Amino acid sequence: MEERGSPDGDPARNLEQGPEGPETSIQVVLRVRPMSEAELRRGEKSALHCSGTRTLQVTPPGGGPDVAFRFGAVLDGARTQEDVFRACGVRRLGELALRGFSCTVFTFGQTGSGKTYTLTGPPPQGEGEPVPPGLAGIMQRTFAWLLDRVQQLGTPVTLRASYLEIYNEQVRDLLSVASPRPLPVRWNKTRGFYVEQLRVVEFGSLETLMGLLQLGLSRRRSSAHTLNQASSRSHALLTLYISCQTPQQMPPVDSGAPPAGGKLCFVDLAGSEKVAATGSRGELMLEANSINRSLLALGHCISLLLDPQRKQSHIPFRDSKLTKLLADSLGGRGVTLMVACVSPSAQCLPETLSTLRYASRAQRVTTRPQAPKSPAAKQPQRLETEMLQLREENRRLRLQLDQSDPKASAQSGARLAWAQRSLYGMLQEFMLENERLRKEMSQLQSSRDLARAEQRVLAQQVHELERHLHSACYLRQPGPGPAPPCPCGMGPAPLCHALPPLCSCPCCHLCPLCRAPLAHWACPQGGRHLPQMLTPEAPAGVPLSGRPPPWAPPCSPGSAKCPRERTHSDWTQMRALAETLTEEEEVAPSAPPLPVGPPDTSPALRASDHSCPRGREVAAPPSAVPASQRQLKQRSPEPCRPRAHPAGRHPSAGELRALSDLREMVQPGCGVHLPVAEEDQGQDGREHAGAGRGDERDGDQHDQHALAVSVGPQVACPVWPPYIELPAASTLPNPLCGLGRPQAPLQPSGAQPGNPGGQQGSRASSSPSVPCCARSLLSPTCSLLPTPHLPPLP
Ligand SMILES: Nc1ncnc2c1ncn2[C@@H]1O[C@H](COP(=O)(O)OP(=O)(O)OP(=O)(O)O)[C@@H](O)[C@H]1O
Repeated sequence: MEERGSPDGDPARNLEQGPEGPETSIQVVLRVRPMSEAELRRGEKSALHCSGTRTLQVTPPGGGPDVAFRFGAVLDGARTQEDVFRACGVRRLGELALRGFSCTVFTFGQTGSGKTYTLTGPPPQGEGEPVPPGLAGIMQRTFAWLLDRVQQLGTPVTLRASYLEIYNEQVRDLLSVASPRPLPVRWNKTRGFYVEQLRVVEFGSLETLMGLLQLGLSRRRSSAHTLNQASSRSHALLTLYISCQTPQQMPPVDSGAPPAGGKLCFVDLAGSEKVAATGSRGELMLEANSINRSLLALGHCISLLLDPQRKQSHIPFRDSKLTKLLADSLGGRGVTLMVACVSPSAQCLPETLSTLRYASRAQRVTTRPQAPKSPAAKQPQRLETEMLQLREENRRLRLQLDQSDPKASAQSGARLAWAQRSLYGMLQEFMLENERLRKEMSQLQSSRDLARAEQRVLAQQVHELERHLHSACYLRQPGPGPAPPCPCGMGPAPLCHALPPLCSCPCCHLCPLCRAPLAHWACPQGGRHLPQMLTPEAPAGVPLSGRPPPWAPPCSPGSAKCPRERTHSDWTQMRALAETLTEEEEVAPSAPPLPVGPPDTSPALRASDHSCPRGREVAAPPSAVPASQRQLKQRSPEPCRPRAHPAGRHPSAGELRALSDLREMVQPGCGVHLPVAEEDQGQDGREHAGAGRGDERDGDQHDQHALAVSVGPQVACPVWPPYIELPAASTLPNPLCGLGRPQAPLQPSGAQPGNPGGQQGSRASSSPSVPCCARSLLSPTCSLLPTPHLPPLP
């Protein structure tokens, strides 16, 4: 019979293509044993028919179409042991093992199907009696071939052998010196799964090897059951380790380390069995269960190995000792040959079909055999070794370089470390300082806001206090007596001296109207206050905000309140109010305005056309005062009120309040309010004219003295100096307007001759007032500046 290893031909030829050659399928050979005598006696029919050398047809006993199975080789019952050995191509596997490949031959099938018979021949007929050579199985024939082959090679080849069985999931060493005992199965990266402390026996002759085989077979567990009188109850693995190295090159052999090189493994699996069919009881049933479980695990792994994708993932080889030890043969780098054994009896057809399906799946499992390390194959390893050497040399040179200049290296390292620490420290310091500054800035901003709010409140309080203080100072100003009227005959004259427009005169301490000495507080350096108020330039380098207001009393040197700070807004508001106030034309007099005089009227008199409220209060000469003006003496002084706004509207309540406040400020001491005529409020000039006509009719019955006398005391400024009366028949020019001048020196009214009591009525009768020019009547309400060319007092 032609020797065939696989359907694809010689497996060894394919594997010799290279160490990383294509995947190789598991070789499967089907052997059908002949009908046993027992089966023939029971009349059982054969259900299997071999069709050619590679196809098996299964004929169901109940009828139906045949089922064909195709394997690498199909051997019927007529094939001898030699035919099987040749058909399986075991010698080719032996050649691969000699070249370093790992090869496995194992048999599987139903119990009693002839597995043991195929591998080792019929069971020994007696103790120590060898198997007849014609009935020898694959193992004996391989042993003989291998030893002959080794002798033919002429090179030293070391042969070792181990023999174990897996009985009830326990590995037992069949070649152990002592009685077999369970051995552990280990795994490492280089060896994969291996049996620890497994005895590996070196042999050099076929007899020795045959003796080891007989020893193992004799120790292997077997029992008799219905289907097999010598049924194996364990899986047996005999491994030949083949090494072509010289003895000098071979590593020392210890008890646990197998020799390197190829190997050839023979696996005699225990047969699957149905407990009901075999009638196993007790221990047999336990053995059958263990056998079936391990075979089931093996079949599961084979099924998983069929899927290329799942093959790269996890394969449960650890499920049993059998799959662990066959892992390398099934899914690793080995070359595997499977011999499926079946019974031809139709009574065993279910188990036979199961074996056929099992074998069909197995022959689709592929492995990638790993070639032995050839010189070409060792090239990557050599390069890897060289790379490692270069790395080591590089490391050594670096170390030498550092050692050659340790100080410089140390300094460089120290500088680098210092720089890193310094930079890191600086960064930390900057971050901390930045954080601190942020907090401080936030606190300062909060403090600034609080201070501003407090400043506003304090400024308001100071302002109010100043107003009250000034009022109190004026009221409590120690004076010589009751407030006299204006010495220039303008008895009801308000505090024109204190008003900024009237305080710009160079007299400084003299009333700009009457040239009378002013109280120190009444016109304190008026010539300096006014420019300060009206001009932003600061004389003498005094800041604008640092100067006292023009109405403020003179501060004592060294007083903390003297350089009172004023904000720009205060001055701006004050200036605006002052300008509003000085727009005297906007303030309506309490009496009708003086009529326009004749064409020859002096300009001074025409100046009275201005609506100065005091124009009517001045004792003007009859020729200069219209008759209608005389009626004014009968009128009680009425407070002024603003005229209509230039823009054609009446001032608002806020403006009125602001104006009143400013008046209060500019006249803080005297308490005289600017007259505001209620009846004229909001009226046009016609009503004033009508009133004026009425006054004119009544004014014919009064003289100018009566006018002055009656009007003066009512509006006398309470803070003026003692009353100074001007002589009526004055021949001297008036110091203010030059129209007249008192013959006698100015004297207080109380000391005037002929009027010791200082009665105003006597003054009115004895010394008519000198008609003062209307310009001299300028008041805060008319905003007319005093006459700059007033002649000085004698
Ligand atoms: N090809 C064959 N030619 C002649 N007899 C055979 C053949 N195969 C098997 N037998 C006989 O069949 C019987 C059972 O064989 P064997 O013990 O090898 O079966 P097995 O599969 O190993 O069974 P088990 O699994 O129980 O160990 C044996 O008596 C054996 O001699």
